[in-house]
Amino acid sequence: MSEIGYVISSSGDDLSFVLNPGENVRRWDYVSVFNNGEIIGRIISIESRSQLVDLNTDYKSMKRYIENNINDSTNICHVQILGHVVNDNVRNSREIINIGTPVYLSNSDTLSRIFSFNDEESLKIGKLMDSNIDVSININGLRRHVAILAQTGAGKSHTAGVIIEELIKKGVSVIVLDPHADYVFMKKTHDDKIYNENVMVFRTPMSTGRYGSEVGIVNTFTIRFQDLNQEDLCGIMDINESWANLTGIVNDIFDNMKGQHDYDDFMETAKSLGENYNKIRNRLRYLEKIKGVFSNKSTGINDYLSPGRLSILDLSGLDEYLADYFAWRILNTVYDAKFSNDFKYPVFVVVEEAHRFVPPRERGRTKTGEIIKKIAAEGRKFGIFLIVITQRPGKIDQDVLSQCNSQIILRITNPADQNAVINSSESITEYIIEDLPSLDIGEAVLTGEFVKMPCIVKIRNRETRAGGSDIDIISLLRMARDEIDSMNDPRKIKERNKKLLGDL
Ligand SMILES: Nc1ncnc2c1ncn2[C@@H]1O[C@H](COP(=O)(O)OP(=O)(O)OP(=O)(O)O)[C@@H](O)[C@H]1O
Repeated sequence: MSEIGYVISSSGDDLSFVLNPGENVRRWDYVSVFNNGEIIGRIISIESRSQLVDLNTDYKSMKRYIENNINDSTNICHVQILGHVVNDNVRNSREIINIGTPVYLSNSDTLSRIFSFNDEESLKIGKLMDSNIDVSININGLRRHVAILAQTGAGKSHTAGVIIEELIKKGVSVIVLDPHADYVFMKKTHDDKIYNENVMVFRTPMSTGRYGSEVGIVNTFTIRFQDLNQEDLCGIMDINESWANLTGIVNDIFDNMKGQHDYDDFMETAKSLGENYNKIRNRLRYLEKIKGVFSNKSTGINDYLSPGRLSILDLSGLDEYLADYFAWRILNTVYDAKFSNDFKYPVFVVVEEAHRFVPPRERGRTKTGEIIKKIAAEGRKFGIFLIVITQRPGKIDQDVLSQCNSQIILRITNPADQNAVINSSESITEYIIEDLPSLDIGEAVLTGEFVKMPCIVKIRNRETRAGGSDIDIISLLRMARDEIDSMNDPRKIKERNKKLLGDL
């Protein structure tokens, strides 16, 4: 370990040291001091000071100093103390650090041990920024849920995909609510091989995501009309519990059905209700529009929940009521299975675009939001955990966000979103927020229960194929220009005319 400076001031939570002029450090480097063992911290800012030069120095004086090789600048590094290193863990430190204590760059072996866990516990997600040190997160640390927060395009779904890959390697059951069909390609590797036979895509008859055999077998998630009760049907038709009038009419229809209790029976019975039919007509028209979701079989829990299975529910293109109903139906069934211990093993629920499913109270309630809140509050007792993903941290129910005790935060430049992030958890400090705008795509701050101390990580490459990446405008424009050239090519024009008119 080489000494890089001396402490010149310290308080309980931070210290400053003067840097040896021959040394070079960067923000987020880890440094150590020794007092009753190793105390580790990270450089949060570096300041250059000079007795001769200040903001009033004019150009001529500065030029003279440079020409005469006069340089009295000193670099002062400000460090956030993270804790005492004890058995490869980081514990709160209560030691006083004396002025003059030597400061060292932390040893990379020590960092490697701090950022790793034993194999059974560890999910390998990337490398410590600007280094070759592997960073893992602790699967036990996910018990109190995870939030993945970032602005659009920063790498949220890429990161979630990496965590899902690691989870299914460990035998975890994962359910993904996928509003844009971004995860449906996870059955395959980049070179089109099967990644894992236990990856299943469920598509509702009304999903609009465009993909074909490249995702493997696609299962249709359907509902048997006879399996629905009044409450389910009101949910599908977006009839709020508080609209007693309309819920009463749905009950009436149910009570008067005399046939098969199927969709046709329901509609026929509704028509026979006279005045009430007119009152509920709009909602029935909606039901008619989406009748494709009904089939003679309901997709059951055994189809989408089994050990090590990744089930992706493609909700692309569905309107908000229908997406809400399908998502609720699955989560509610899974929650019941966990609550009653019918399914013993841990389940992770990945909620993409979480602000759509669980908006803040003042923006209205969704059925899925209610069950997500329940999982956030109590899921850990029954072994059901959340990975909540959003680019709008201020537009999601704040209770759910604050129940997430681990955070993965990628690039965020918008001050309102930064504020929402800082309010969401005590482990997120001003220092972390300051770093967010300068992160590149795929670089993330990890903080909270699943790591021993905060760090910035370059998230590793995906083993599975990703969807939803930005379109490649340049290559599409190249194709467009080729098409224009071919339209104007006299030989091609002749060929086309010949095809059209034959040999005249
Ligand atoms: N760690 C990474 N390594 C390599 N490429 C990455 C990484 N993270 C993200 N990318 C790439 O950056 C692009 C955007 O990533 P991604 O789709 O995950 O962002 P997002 O935050 O989910 O965006 P959106 O909000 O639009 O869904 C993708 O092309 C993805 O492959």
